[in-house]
Amino acid sequence: MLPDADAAITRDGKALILAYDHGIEHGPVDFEPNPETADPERVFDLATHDAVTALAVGKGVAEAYYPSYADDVSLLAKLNGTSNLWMGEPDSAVNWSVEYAAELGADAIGFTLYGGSNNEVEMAEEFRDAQEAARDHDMGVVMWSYPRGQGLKNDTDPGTIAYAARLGLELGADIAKVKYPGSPEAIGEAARMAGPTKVVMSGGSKTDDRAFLETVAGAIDGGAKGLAVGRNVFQRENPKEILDALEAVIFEEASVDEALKLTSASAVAND
Ligand SMILES: O=P(O)(O)OC[C@H]1O[C@](O)(COP(=O)(O)O)[C@@H](O)[C@@H]1O
Repeated sequence: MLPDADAAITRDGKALILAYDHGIEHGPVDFEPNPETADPERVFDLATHDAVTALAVGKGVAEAYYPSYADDVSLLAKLNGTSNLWMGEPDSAVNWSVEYAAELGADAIGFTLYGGSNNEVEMAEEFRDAQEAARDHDMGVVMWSYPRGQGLKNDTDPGTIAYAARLGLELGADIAKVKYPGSPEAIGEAARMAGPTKVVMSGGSKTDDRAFLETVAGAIDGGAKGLAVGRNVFQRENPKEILDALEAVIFEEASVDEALKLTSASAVAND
C-alpha cells in the first residue's frame, strides 16, 4: 500500500464505499426489494450523499452513467466480476483495464481476490498487474478479499478474515474489504494484521436498522476504517436515511441511539 493513495475515496481516513456491482454478482434479484434501484441513476443519486466516499460499479454502468456524475461522485472501478450463473470454482473475470478505468475518470480500482480458490494463483497475478497499473495512474486500490473455495468451510471464521485482511497488505491494497467475522474483537485483529492497509467491513444481506448500525459501530470501535455496503443501503425503503445514520456513526462518532434518530424507523418506534 502507499500512504494517501486512497485519499480520493476516503474522508478523515475512513471510507463508506457504496457497492453497486450486484447486477453482475447476484443479478436482478437484488433489486427486487426496492425495484427502482435497478435503475443505476437512482444509486448514482444516492452516491452524491456526503457520507459516500466512493461508488463501486462495473464498466458498463460507469460508461453509461458516470460522465453525468463525475463532479459529485468518486468512482471506484470494480475491475473484475462474475455472475451467479457461473457454477465453477470461485473465479472472477477481469472485465476492464486500469487504463480504460483511468480514461473514464476513476479514482480507484476494486478487485476481488478469492484466496483459497483453485484460481487463487491466476487471480493474484491479475491483481498484481492491476495494482501496478493503478500506481501508474495514482489510483487507490481496494481488494474485495473474500477467501472461498472447495477447501474453505467457513468464510467468516475470525482466523480466515484476519488472513484475508493480511493478504490485502501483502499484495499491495490500500483498502481491504472483508466479510464481518462476527465480533468487534475479530475485525480488530484483522485490522491489526493488515497494518497500514485499511480494513473495511462488507455490508452483507439486509438487516434491521439497529442491528446493522450496532454491527458497524462495533466494527469501527474494533479498528475497522469504515464500510463497503450495497444491499443494506439500496434495498431499504429509504436509503438516504440509513446513509444519514451511517455518516453519524462512521464520521461523527455518534452513538447508535443518536444515529437511529435520523431514521424513520425510530419515528415509528416513538409514535
Ligand atoms: O460474493 P457475495 O458474498 O455473494 O457478495 C458479493 C457482493 O457483496 C459485496 O461485496 C458487498 O455488497 P453487500 O453490502 O450487499 O453485501 C458487493 O460488492 C458484491 O456484489
